[in-house]
Amino acid sequence: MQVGIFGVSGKMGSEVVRAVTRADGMTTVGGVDINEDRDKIGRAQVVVDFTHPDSVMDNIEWCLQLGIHMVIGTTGFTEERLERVRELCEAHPEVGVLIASNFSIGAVLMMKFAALAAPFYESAEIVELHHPNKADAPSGTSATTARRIAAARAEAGLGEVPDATVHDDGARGAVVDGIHVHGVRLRGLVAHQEVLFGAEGETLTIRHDSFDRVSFMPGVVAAIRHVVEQPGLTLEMEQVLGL
Ligand SMILES: NC(=O)C1=CN([C@@H]2O[C@H](COP(=O)(O)OP(=O)(O)OC[C@H]3O[C@@H](n4cnc5c(N)ncnc54)[C@H](OP(=O)(O)O)[C@@H]3O)[C@@H](O)[C@H]2O)C=CC1
Ligand SMILES: O=C(O)C1=N[C@H](C(=O)O)C[C@H](O)C1
Repeated sequence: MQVGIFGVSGKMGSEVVRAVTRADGMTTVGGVDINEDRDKIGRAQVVVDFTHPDSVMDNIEWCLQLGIHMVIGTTGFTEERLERVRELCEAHPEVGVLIASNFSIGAVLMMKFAALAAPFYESAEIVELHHPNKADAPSGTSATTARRIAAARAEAGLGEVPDATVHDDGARGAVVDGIHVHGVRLRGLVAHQEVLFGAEGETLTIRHDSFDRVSFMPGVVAAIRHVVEQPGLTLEMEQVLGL
C-alpha cells in the first residue's frame, strides 16, 4: 500500500513516516508541507493528514477528486465542516475517509468509558492539557468527549450540570454541548485529558496521558488498513478497533 503524508515535517507527520515505513505491506510515496506541490503524493493509495484546521478541508477536496483514500487526524472539525465532508464522500462513493480526533487506544477507551459513566453523575467537566504549540482549543478529543457525555446525559433524561456561577469571566472554560472544558497549555506536556464526574458524596476521574506521539501510531496504521476496505466516511476509531 502506498501512503502519502500531508504535514510530513510536523510533529505527527514525521512520526507517521516512521510508522508507515515499519508497517507490513506499506511504503511511503513521500509527503508535503504547506505550499509544496501536492502532485508529489498524487499516486498514493491513501493519504494521511496531520496539518492544520485551516488546511485540511482543501486537502480533502483534492484527495477525493483524485480518488485517494484519506486518514485524517487534524482537529477543528465543526458540524458544518463534517457536513461538507459528507457531501464530498457522497460525490465520490468509492473513496474511504476516516476522521478521528484521537488515534491512541487509551484515549478511545477514555471517551467510551466517559459516555458509559455519564448517565450516573449529576456533574461532569473536562480538563484537557497539551503542549503550548497546539493551534486549537478546546482539543478535538475534549470536544468529542463532551459531545458524547452530553448525548448520554440527554438520553438518560439528565438536565443541565449544576453550576451557581453568576459572573462568568471565562474562568469556567469553554462550553461544548453544555459541558465545561478547561484547557491547559504547558511546556513539557504532549496530550492529556481528565474527565471528572461528580455525584452526592463521590467523584470519578478518568485520565489518559499520551507521553509520546508513538502512542497514536498503531491507531493510524489500523486506520490506513481500514479506509482502503471501507468506502464512505468513518468517524472516530470505534469501528476500526471493533469496539
Ligand atoms: N487525531 C489525533 O490522534 C491527533 C491529532 N493531532 C492533530 O494533528 C494536527 C497537527 O498536529 P502536529 O503534528 O502536532 O502539528 P505541527 O504544527 O507539528 O505540524 C503540522 C504540519 O502541517 C503542515 N501543514 C499545514 N498546512 C498544510 C497543508 N495544507 N499541506 C501540507 N502540510 C501542511 C505544517 O507546515 P508549517 O509548519 O510549514 O505550517 C506542519 O509541518 C493538529 O490539528 C492536531 O490537533 C495531533 C496529534 C494526535
Ligand atoms: O494537537 C495535539 O497534540 C493533539 N491533538 C488532538 C486533539 O486535539 O484532541 C489529539 C491529541 O489530544 C493530541
